[in-house]
Formats: sequence, structure tokens, C-alpha cells
Amino acid sequence: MLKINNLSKSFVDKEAIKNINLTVNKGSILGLVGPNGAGKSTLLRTIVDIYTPDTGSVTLDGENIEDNPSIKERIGYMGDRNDYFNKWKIKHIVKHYKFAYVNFDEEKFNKINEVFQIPLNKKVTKLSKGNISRLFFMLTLSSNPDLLILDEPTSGLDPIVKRKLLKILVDDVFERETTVIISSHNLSDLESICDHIVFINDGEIIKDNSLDTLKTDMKKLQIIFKENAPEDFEHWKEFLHVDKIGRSFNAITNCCNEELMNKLKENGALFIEELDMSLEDMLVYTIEH
Ligand SMILES: Nc1ncnc2c1ncn2[C@@H]1O[C@H](COP(=O)(O)OP(=O)(O)OP(=O)(O)O)[C@@H](O)[C@H]1O
Repeated sequence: MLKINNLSKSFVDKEAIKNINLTVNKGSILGLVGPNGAGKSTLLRTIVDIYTPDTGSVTLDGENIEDNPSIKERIGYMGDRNDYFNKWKIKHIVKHYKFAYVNFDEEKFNKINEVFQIPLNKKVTKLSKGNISRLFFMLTLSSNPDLLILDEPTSGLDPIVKRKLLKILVDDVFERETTVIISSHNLSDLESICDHIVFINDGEIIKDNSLDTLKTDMKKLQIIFKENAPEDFEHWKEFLHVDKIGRSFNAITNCCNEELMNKLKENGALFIEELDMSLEDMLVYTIEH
């Protein structure tokens, strides 16, 4: 189990993450989402001890990660900028990983590469952006980590490769019970693989829920009134956001209960239907509210 306690990190003129508390259970996949500059990469880099926190600590199975090489051997980190081996041939990077990570499994790497087809004789600089992402994903996964931290692993991938990568990830997590944190702006990807979602904005956690709870808590309703809608309808306190489309209204609410249904009916609502709400909708309305 990964535990993050009161983690804060500031740069000269910016408090990038503020008092972050999080628990990620073994075998679960946590999706970290938030707007540009929210603090996602800083949080991930602080978890793996690339950045030293100003306050707080991170433990894996009860042991502190900071300055702890034996725990770090159990952590796989794929950053959002994979440019540290640019001049290396891929086969030499594989050799380096074998040396650096006790659990690195070259057979597993080659098996995943049957899908991704990265030429091992090439230098990293000769690869496309998508191929660099695939390469570092393969290297990180083949290190067989207990904790896997992935910062935007699907960025730059075409939809076909992206699906293959996510399937390889989910199968591996299922088999090895890896604990995973994954950050991405591709929210539909996260929706398909995560059991837990954390929204972060301006360095702070603003939501930390299972995907099921998020979906139960926030709803999009389509409402059509028999005649005119109440004058103040778009400003009802129950709604986070209301769009008018012709005669019908789409309203986002996080208190979809009997009381609201009765209020709508008393005010002349003829038709009320619950519509599918994506993770992207949820993030946008939570941040904007
Ligand atoms: N090394 C650094 N030095 C100074 N400021 C930094 C540094 N790294 C990040 N920041 C600042 O900290 C804040 C959080 O940045 P971070 O990269 O963690 O955000 P993010 O959520 O990952 O953003 P994005 O989605 O754009 O990748 C930003 O204001 C950023 O400018």
C-alpha cells in the first residue's frame, strides 16, 4: 500500500503541491487528473524522491521511500520527459536497465516489443515521440515494479497503440497486483482502466473518490418543461452548470435526490432524463464551479 502524508513542495515562486494526503491500495490503479500546471508531475516526482518534499513523507508498505534504495528498487517511474538517454542505442538502454533494476525481465521486454516493434539497434533520437513513449513504458513495466508511477504514458500515441498499451498495463496489474498511479489528460483512457480518481487543482486535492462514487455523486439531467422554465432556473443552487439547447436544458448537479426531482416537477418539468456523464465533464464542472 502507498501512503502519502501531508506532502508539500514549493519552487522559488510557486507552492506546487500543498499538504497532499492519499492512500493507494495494492493492486489498484489511481488516475491523477487536473488542468495544466495543477501539480501532477510535481506530485509524482516527489513521490519517487526526484524532488525532496518540504513537508511530509511517502511510504510503500510502511517503509519510507526517501533515501531508501531497497524500496526504490521496487518502484517504476515513467516521467513525462523521457530525454535522458537520447544518445543511447536502445539495446544499450536495455542493458543499463538490467544492471540498474534487479527485477528487470528482458524476456518480458522482448515479448512486449513483439507488439510495439521498436528497433533495438536505433538511437532514441531516431525514434518518433510515440515510439519513445512506448519504449519507456516497456522498460518501466519490464522492471517488474510493485509501485508503478506513469506520468502521461499515452501522450503522443495513436489510438491503436494506446489501446494496446492500456491492455498490456491492465493485464500486468491484474497478474502482479501492482499499485499504480497514472496521470493523463486523456480522461477517457483513465475512465477505462482506473478504479480510483483524484482531481488536483492549484496543488490541492479537490476530489478523491472511486470512479463509481464519482459517477453516483455527479449527474447530468436533461429537462424539458411543459411551458416556460422558472425564471431563475439556471441559477438554482442545486446546479453546477446549466446549458439551454432549444426547449431542453442540460443541468449538472451533485445533489440528484428526490427533493430535486419533486422541485422540478412542482415547477412544471414534463420530462427528466439522466444522461451519461464523462470524467472530462466531471473535471470541467468541478474545477469551474
Ligand atoms: N522545476 C520547477 N521549477 C519551478 N517551478 C516549477 C518546476 N516544476 C514545476 N513548476 C511549477 O509548479 C507548478 C506545477 O507544475 P507541474 O508540472 O507539476 O504541473 P502539471 O499538473 O504536471 O502540469 P501539466 O498538465 O501541464 O503537465 C506549475 O506552476 C509549474 O510552473
